[in-house]
Amino acid sequence: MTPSTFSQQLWDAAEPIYDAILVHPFITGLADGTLPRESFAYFIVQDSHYLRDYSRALALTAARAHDEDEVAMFADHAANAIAVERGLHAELLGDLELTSTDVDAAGSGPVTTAYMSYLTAVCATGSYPEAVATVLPCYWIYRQVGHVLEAGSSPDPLYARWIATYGSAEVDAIVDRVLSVTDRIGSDLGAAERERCVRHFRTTARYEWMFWDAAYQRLPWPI
Ligand SMILES: Cc1ncc(C[n+]2csc(CCO)c2C)c(N)n1
Repeated sequence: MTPSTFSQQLWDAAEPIYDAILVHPFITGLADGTLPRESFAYFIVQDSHYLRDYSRALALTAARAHDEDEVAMFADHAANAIAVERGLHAELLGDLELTSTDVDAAGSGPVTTAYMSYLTAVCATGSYPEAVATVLPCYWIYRQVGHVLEAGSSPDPLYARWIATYGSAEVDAIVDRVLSVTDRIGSDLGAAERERCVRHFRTTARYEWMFWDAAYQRLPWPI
C-alpha cells in the first residue's frame, strides 16, 4: 500500500530500526533500572557533544527554509537544543559527579562523530527537504521512545527524570509541528529527491540506534 503522507513513508522505511531500539538493552535497562551508571554517563557525555552540533545542524536547516514560520521554528529549536545541553545535561552531569571539563576531556566518540558529521554535511550541502528528513529521526524517535518509557517510567530516579523530559506533552507539540512541515514539503517533491530524503532518514535513524548501542558498550575509539 502507498503511504498516505511523506512522514508515513519515511517512518515505514525506518520502522525495523525503531523496533530494534525499543528492545535494545540500553532502553530496557533505563526502564527497569538495570542500566549501568557508566553507560548512562557515557550517553550524557556524548549527548552533550551531540547537542552542540545538532543545534548547528538545525540552524543550517533554518537558513534553508523559505517559509518564515519554518525559519523561526528551526532557529528556535536550535536555541533550545543548546538550552537543554546547558540545563538538563548540566544537572544530570552533576548527579553523575561529572563536570564540563570531563565532557571536553572525553571528546566526541566514534558514533557521535560519525552521526554529527553526517548531519552537518547534509544540512550544509543538501536541499531543505533533505535537511528536514535528516534531522527528523532525532525528534521523532525520541518522542516515540519517550512515550513507551513514560508508561512505566523507571525505579531509578535519575533515569525517571531523563524519561520525563522526552515523554512530555511539550515534546509532542514540537514534533507535531515538525511532522506537519515534513508533510507540506513532501507534497511537491520529485521521485529522486524523495528517495534521497528516505535514505537520509534511514541513515540518521540507524545512527540513533548506534548512539544507544555505543553508550551501552561504552564504545571507545578503536585506536
Ligand atoms: C542522540 C540524540 N538524539 C535525539 C535527541 C533528542 N533531541 C535532541 S534536540 C531535540 C529537539 C530539538 O531541540 C530532541 C528531541 C537527543 N537528545 N540525543
